[in-house]
Amino acid sequence: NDPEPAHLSFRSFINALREDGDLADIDSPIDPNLQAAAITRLVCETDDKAPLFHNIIGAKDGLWRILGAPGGIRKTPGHQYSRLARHVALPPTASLHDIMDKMLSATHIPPIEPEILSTGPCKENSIDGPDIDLWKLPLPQIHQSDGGKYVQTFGVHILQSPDGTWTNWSISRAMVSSKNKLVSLAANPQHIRLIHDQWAKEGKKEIPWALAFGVPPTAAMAASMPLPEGISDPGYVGAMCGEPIKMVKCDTNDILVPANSEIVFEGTFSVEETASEGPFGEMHGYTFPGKSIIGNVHTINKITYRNNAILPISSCGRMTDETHTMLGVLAAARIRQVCQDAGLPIIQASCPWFAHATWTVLKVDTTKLRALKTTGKEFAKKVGDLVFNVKPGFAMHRLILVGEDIDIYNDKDVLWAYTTRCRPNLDEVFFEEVLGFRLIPFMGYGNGDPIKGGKVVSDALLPVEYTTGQNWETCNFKNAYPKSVQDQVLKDWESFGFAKLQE
Ligand SMILES: Cc1cc2c3c(c1C)C(C)(C)C[C@@H](O)N3c1c(nc(O)[nH]c1=O)N2C[C@H](O)[C@H](O)[C@H](O)COP(=O)(O)O
Ligand SMILES: [K+]
Repeated sequence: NDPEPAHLSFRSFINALREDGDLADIDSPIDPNLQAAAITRLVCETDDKAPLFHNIIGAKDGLWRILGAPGGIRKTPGHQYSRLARHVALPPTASLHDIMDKMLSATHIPPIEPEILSTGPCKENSIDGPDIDLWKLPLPQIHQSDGGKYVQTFGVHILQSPDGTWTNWSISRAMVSSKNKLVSLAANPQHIRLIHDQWAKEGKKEIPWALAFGVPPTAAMAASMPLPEGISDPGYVGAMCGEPIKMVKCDTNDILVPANSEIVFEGTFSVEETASEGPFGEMHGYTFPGKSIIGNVHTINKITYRNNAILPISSCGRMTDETHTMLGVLAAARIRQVCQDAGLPIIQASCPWFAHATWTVLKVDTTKLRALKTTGKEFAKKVGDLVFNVKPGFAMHRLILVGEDIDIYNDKDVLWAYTTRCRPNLDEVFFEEVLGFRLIPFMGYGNGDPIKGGKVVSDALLPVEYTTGQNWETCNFKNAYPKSVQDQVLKDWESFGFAKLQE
């Protein structure tokens, strides 16, 4: 067991899940080819416990056990987001808004640089370059039609800008392309691509790189979040935690990795070497069999790992998995921050699971909105012009504006506002000149330009909310009856034979 708390140690995080009753310890032999990911997939579709597979067929010398659904949600009322909360040292009852607030909490405070140790648990075992043969490891096959073994679905890519001033952590998929190489999806506007191109411009051939699996959970959250260019994840996470992240240097390059990482692939990210990548069952719930693209190659020069190492995997696809609960939620969090930094009266942002991280709902402070003396058309255009031109907005194709009476973390509320307050076309501002997200099927496999346009801001604020404020009474139990009547109904409720009401 690690001395660090759950948000700073993957092992402590797993123990915390076990204490929460949110971990399934599975000792039966499980096949890394499809079976582990299929169990994880059903866990994601039923909001069940995170599976920890202790007995992976083909595992040897401590490589590896597998943890599925590290960032999944739970059906336990009041504890739906406890697995995410454990990532960021919040209580199991934390709301999505609390989790987003915590992830944004270091936005305007100075970084706390990492502490560099001489060694750490990730150095307990190693495999040197000539002995590396990935095909001999129990590689997971995540989906049957994936183009290869996606060993990388929840590790953290670590890269530095050429001048070393910026260290970037990011999660980006990668599959095994040879016995010591991976090929990843590193596309614009992601920082893995940006940094790649910075090195290319300097005429370099191979970029020092590491891929760390089973990192401190706060690091995995930051890696999944679109921080501003140039903001180093290690220092940001240190500031968020109020203490330095403990790191160690790779043996074969100068990249720093979290000292208690489960598994570290050390090596180089190639500027020129490419390979066929994909297809992969993705975040929007689709695999297009046989459709591969060109990805960039990573060469592994050394593997180091903890005793009894654990490989985390994301069996992504239809709701709800880490591409919705982390990729989507954390992009929405940054969208909220970008709007607030630009002085827009946005108080909350959400990314409803049913929209598979293609929508962000923005809650507007309509008192401040009325002071702007603006119209829906103008405000929607202002929000879209900002959000659709910054990186956090890249994957989002619809923004929905709603007022204070809507709980944006409640799907029924969001859909009620959207379906009754936003007149199609007239209350919507379309954006055809902005960067679009090819991975969404209506883009990459649709009728228009796969990487341009197809975005909209849907204004679900009624005109009166821009001038004098809400002028309606909501027809539901809480708003259409006097308190005295409501109290009487609730007092009699169960004695009349009705079921106990959820809080
Ligand atoms: C949490 C999480 C995030 C991502 C991904 C996954 C998970 C689990 C996969 C399961 C591997 C699926 C894959 O779609 N994937 C992924 C990805 N971004 C990419 O460019 N390419 C990818 O293949 N992100 C999103 C990125 O992690 C965020 O956009 C982050 O902001 C990037 O960091 P930065 O460039 O902003 O620094
Ligand atoms: K990141």
